[in-house]
Amino acid sequence: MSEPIKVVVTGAAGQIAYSLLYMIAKGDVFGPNQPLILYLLDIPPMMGVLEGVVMELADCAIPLLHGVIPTDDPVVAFTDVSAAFLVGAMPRKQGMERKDLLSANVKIFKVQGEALDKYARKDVKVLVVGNPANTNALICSKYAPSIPRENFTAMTRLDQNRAQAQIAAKIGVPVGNVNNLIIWGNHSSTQFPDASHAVVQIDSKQLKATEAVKDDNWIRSTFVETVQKRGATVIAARKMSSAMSAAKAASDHMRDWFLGTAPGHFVSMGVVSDGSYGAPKDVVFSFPVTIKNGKWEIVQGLPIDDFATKMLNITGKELEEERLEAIAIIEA
Ligand SMILES: NC(=O)c1ccc[n+]([C@@H]2O[C@H](COP(=O)([O-])OP(=O)(O)OC[C@H]3O[C@@H](n4cnc5c(N)ncnc54)[C@H](O)[C@@H]3O)[C@@H](O)[C@H]2O)c1
Ligand SMILES: O=C(O)C[C@H](O)C(=O)O
Repeated sequence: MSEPIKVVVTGAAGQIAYSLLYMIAKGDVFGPNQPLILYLLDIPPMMGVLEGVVMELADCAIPLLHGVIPTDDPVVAFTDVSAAFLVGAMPRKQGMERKDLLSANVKIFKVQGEALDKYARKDVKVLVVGNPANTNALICSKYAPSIPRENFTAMTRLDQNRAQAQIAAKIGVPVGNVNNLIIWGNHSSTQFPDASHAVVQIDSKQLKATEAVKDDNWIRSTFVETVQKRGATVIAARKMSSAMSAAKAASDHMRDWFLGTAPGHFVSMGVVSDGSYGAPKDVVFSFPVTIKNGKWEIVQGLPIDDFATKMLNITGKELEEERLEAIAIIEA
């Protein structure tokens, strides 16, 4: 068995962390042979609640979990970490868009970027979950200049998982039979869930998802809107934002980043844009990626039709606007 790695989860007393910590601790992310020490960061008023989470983790008796350190000090939380799940941030309430959270949340990611820069390993892999995730990830990377930009990512895996589930239900196959769904752009209601490159396994044959669905109108309207609005629909039903599914998506994202994607499969991640597919540069834009040896690469050469071009432009423009707003908030 290898040496334990240090993993930090921020917002550790919150609702996503409550599901996520167990998934990480039992090996879902770093594999069944990788022991770890969990650093749990939250704000001072939450330290009492966090003590309860620490007790529950101990009571889970998980052999891979070699230590749990609760703290309200970013220096303690970020020192020498290999993986950072940045969850801690305010969630939106019914009627809000995620970008309405910028003023409440973006400064958290400036401070945590600075702390990562000073204290984390230079190869730390950072996943931003706290909303608005793409722009928070961009700001975090800007304040951590000594860490490569490709080490900062934002979570659109929940949208990908939602899209896979919608297509699987429409065709009537298990969700594991659907692959290569793409989420382009922002984790917001402008995202473009794209089924045109997806594949589906039916009776040992692989088909294009569009051929299996046989309803282009549904794919361009109902499917897209359902995925774009799923977060709001969950909030309307639960009166709280998604947590179990968000934790599962965070676990999927980091597992694929550490352990790699399967041959022929790609996944969606928000990464600092290099301008691929006409996306604006210097925003965190969700692209299809493949991952090998801990490095992601944007899948190139996918055909993009007029409808997709229009959708990519809309979400790219929103990310440029968010970037301006975030910088104005930080500099105010
Ligand atoms: N990207 C996605 O797909 C996705 C999905 C679901 C939720 N989210 C977002 O994740 C975030 C967390 O959601 P939640 O439901 O767990 O919220 P929550 O309110 O249950 O928990 C958030 C926790 O973060 C803590 N926190 C606040 N500021 C902090 C700081 N500076 N440092 C450390 N901890 C801090 C809070 O004290 C709280 O314990 C929200 O912004 C939510 O919108 C994103
Ligand atoms: O919708 C939200 O505000 C929470 C999260 O981003 C989600 O997609 O469920």
